[in-house]
Amino acid sequence: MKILVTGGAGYIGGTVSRLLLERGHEVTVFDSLCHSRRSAIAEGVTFVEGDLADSALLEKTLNAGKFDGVLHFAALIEAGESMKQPEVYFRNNTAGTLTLLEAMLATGHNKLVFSSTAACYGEPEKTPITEEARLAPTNAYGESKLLSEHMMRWMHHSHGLRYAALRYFNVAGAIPGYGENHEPESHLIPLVLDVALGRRASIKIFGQDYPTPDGTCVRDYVHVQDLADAHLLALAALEDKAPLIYNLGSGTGFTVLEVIESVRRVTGKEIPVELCPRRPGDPAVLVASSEKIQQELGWKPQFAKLDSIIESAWIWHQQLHR
Ligand SMILES: NC(=O)c1ccc[n+]([C@@H]2O[C@H](COP(=O)([O-])OP(=O)(O)OC[C@H]3O[C@@H](n4cnc5c(N)ncnc54)[C@H](O)[C@@H]3O)[C@@H](O)[C@H]2O)c1
Ligand SMILES: O=c1ccn([C@@H]2O[C@H](COP(=O)(O)OP(=O)(O)O[C@H]3O[C@H](CO)[C@@H](O)[C@H](O)[C@H]3O)[C@@H](O)[C@H]2O)c(=O)[nH]1
Repeated sequence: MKILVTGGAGYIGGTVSRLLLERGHEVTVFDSLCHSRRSAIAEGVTFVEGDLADSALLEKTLNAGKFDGVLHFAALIEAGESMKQPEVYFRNNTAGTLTLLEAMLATGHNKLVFSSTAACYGEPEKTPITEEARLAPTNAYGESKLLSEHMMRWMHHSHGLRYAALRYFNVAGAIPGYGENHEPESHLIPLVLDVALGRRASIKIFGQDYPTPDGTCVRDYVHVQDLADAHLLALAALEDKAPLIYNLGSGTGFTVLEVIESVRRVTGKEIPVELCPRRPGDPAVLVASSEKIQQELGWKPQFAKLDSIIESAWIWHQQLHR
């Protein structure tokens, strides 16, 4: 297949690009490099440097490629930052997605897999979270993604857009030779690994008074390779059924302190911590039920254990900062 990957210079888009190439697909990456590096782009892809706001370039790229599907990863991703500058998130993520949807319609492309997020749910009423749960984001980032899902639903209704919205929980880990390298980094696991490498003095713990077993936030960490597999399954399934809406998580939650403990086990390093106030917009607990995609598409996550996810991230992190 010929696939357009927006955000393909990033962590998850870069991983999926590599997997697509490995499986014999042709990949075009569309990325502005606003939060990534040219060196992260997989060898063997066609690269178009551009912003989602550039509808002419999007249309040109789509017309030239005549793609079998679009995987849309490009977005700003920091929940904390989105609380300080919500307008930037709505412009880049929501308006950017609308521009992409319009360009797809204008060029006769109707298959899309969208990177959605657990942040669409906000503070859940029940755990684990199923796809039918209330959608009430507690941060502007989550809202920017939920609004994108709403637009896709209407484009499906009025124009027959065939889309899958994959609501990822916390993506972590690395494939051999490629992993997380956000600039700036805000995610817990790479930051704790930085402490293990001695690149940071300590890890900040945001909030110790949440209603959780040890007072720190609970998250569901899913390996990026498992996530990548789900994209290929979803793209294939869009032939028969649309829209598709699936959670992607491991089904198990870990507190921030448990993640730090796992890093201590895997790396054998001391990890000094610094107790800090809550980060605005953070829900206390986010744990997925991914039963639906397992049953309907046969998705089988291979990385069940937090230690093995962190182990893969640790191998990559050491290579990255050698
Ligand atoms: N990392 C996670 O845990 C997680 C969880 C849930 C959802 N997601 C979603 O997955 C997707 C990928 O996340 P990631 O961790 O790989 O992030 P990332 O920052 O590594 O990658 C995003 C890429 O999109 C590009 N980009 C951003 N805005 C752009 C624009 N307007 N035009 C063109 N390119 C643009 C950036 O340069 C970057 O290369 C995002 O949509 C994110 O919201 C990530
Ligand atoms: O230095 C840090 C960084 C994070 N945390 C906490 O660790 C947890 C995980 O945080 P982080 O790794 O930043 O991820 P999230 O904010 O949970 O967001 C991720 O997971 C969401 C889905 O759950 C996605 O939508 C987002 O794109 C993705 O960044 C949260 O409770 C944070 O408060 C700390 O205590 N200290």
